[in-house]
Amino acid sequence: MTGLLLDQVGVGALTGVSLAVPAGRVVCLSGPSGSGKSRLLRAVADLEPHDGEISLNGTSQGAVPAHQWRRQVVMVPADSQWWFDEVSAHFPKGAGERLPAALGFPADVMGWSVSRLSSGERQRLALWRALALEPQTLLLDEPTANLDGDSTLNIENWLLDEIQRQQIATLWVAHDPAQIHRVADAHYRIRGTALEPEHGSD
Ligand SMILES: Nc1ncnc2c1ncn2[C@@H]1O[C@H](COP(=O)(O)OP(=O)(O)OP(=O)(O)O)[C@@H](O)[C@H]1O
Repeated sequence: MTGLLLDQVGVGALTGVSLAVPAGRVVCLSGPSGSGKSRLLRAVADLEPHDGEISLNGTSQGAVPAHQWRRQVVMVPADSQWWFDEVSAHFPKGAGERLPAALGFPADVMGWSVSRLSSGERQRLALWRALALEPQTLLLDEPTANLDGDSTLNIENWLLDEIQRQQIATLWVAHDPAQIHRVADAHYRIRGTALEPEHGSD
């Protein structure tokens, strides 16, 4: 299969997590606060030790140096990290000319300082930064948590278009059942220490 495969993965209290995310598809993860959703994403990004097997397009995570793995498997954490003073320093040269309208920024956003960004602005820019890397897998941790309703719908549609266009296998942590219904090709929920498929209720 082309895409991401988890086979009997265990991290923290979670055990026996097996699922497949085909290229161009979205698999949503939900579960109570503290149940292990972010840790599971971090394990997929090779940022946490874990049991079991994770592979991308047939290549095992263990066979690839972590920095190389993370060029293909890009995580957007709930709280994005910024290293430089100016927004533009985090993007490839010329990225400002390709500013997606769906992000809702004026043309001069590349010249903004990171310190002035609101949490929602950070979140939208972090998503664009991740997509600009043209990853094969995207790990999204509540990507619209800081956005209002209209902005959420715009960003969802833009993400879904890009996921299709770039054929990205996407794991998307979400809480809102309506969002899961709109974006997910499949939905799994953490119950206790296990990840269980949700059928029909999402
Ligand atoms: N490095 C770590 N070592 C030990 N325990 C950890 C570590 N990181 C997180 N935890 C714990 O693991 C559990 C799962 O954390 P995680 O961040 O994955 O939860 P979550 O499902 O994403 O929650 P939320 O919806 O609140 O973001 C929590 O109890 C957390 O305190």
